[in-house]
Amino acid sequence: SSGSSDRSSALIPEDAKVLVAYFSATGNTKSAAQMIADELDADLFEITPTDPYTDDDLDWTNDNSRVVQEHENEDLQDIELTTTEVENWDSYDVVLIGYPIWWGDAAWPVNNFVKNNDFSGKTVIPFCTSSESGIGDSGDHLAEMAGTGDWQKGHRFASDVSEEDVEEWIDSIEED
Ligand SMILES: Cc1cc2nc3c(=O)[nH]c(=O)nc-3n(C[C@H](O)[C@H](O)[C@H](O)COP(=O)(O)O)c2cc1C
Repeated sequence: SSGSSDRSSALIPEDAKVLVAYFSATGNTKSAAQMIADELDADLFEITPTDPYTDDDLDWTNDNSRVVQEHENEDLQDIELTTTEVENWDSYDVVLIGYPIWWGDAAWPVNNFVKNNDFSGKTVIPFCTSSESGIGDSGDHLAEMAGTGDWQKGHRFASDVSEEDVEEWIDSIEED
């Protein structure tokens, strides 16, 4: 194997303090986040809208549903969260941010979490789940909203993300 060159590309040093922050509407991203946090011995933070999304809210086939209305009107994507404050925020070296893909981009409930935190001095690694889309430019869009932090290339998992999928990815970004 290529040995030291693999290690030098690792984004997460062994002694780093890691936070996994995520939004999940139907549990897939939550499942990925939990497995990632287990693998990395990281803390978990769930990004929760004050007004949670119901199944009806998420019906993208219904023009009158909440997500379709929000998708069609950017002003409606300013989603109030129960909190954006993470305990001991300053202590984290690395923040992973997880979200579902909605219409090819990051689900907008993560936006206010990203906008309201200062990522200065932190490595930020996006991840997503989707039924078929790639992660696309969603990480770049979030990096622009944040304006701070050393944002890295993100990773997309399938909706039915497995422990093997997570392990394989973590192996590629964690120091041995
Ligand atoms: C409103 C909405 C829009 C979606 N748009 C896409 C999409 O553009 N591409 C895709 O592959 N999957 C799309 N999906 C599927 C979700 O990305 C996928 O089910 C994801 O795993 C859901 O994560 P969650 O369970 O954490 O909410 C969409 C789902 C919803 C509810």
